[in-house]
Amino acid sequence: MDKVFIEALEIECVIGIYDWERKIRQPVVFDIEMAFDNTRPAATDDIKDTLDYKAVSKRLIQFVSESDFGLVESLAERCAAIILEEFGVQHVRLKLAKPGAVRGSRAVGVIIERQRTA
Ligand SMILES: Nc1nc2c(c(=O)[nH]1)N=C([C@H](O)[C@@H](O)CO)CN2
Repeated sequence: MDKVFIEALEIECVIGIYDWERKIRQPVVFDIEMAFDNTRPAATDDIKDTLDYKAVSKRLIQFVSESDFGLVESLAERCAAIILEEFGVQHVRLKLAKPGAVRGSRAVGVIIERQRTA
C-alpha cells in the first residue's frame, strides 16, 4: 500500500507526569505514516484526491498545542484516532518523541500502529 508521511512535525504542549511538567510547555515530535492509495491523485493531479498532509498537520497542531496529557501514550492514541476517524485513513503508524525528557538520550517516546475498524 502507498503511504503519505509527515516527518519531524514539532509541536509544543503541556505533557508529563511530574508537577514541574504541568507548569511548562515542551516540544513533542511526530513521525507519521498513513496508508493511502496515491494512484488516483497521481492520475488527476488534483489536491482534492489526495490525503492532504498539510490538512492533517494543521489539525494535529491545533489538537496537540491545546492538549495537556500526562503520558505520551495517551497523546499518541488520540492523534492516531483523529487521523483514522477524521481523514478516513485505514492504517497509521505514529512515532511520538519527547526530546530531552531523559538525560543522556536524544529522545524517548512511543511508536504505535492503529487500524480503522469500520
Ligand atoms: N512510557 C512512559 N514513560 C514515561 C512517561 C510517559 O509518558 N510514558 N513520562 C515520563 C515523564 O513525564 C518524563 O517524560 C519526564 O522526564 C516518565 N516516563
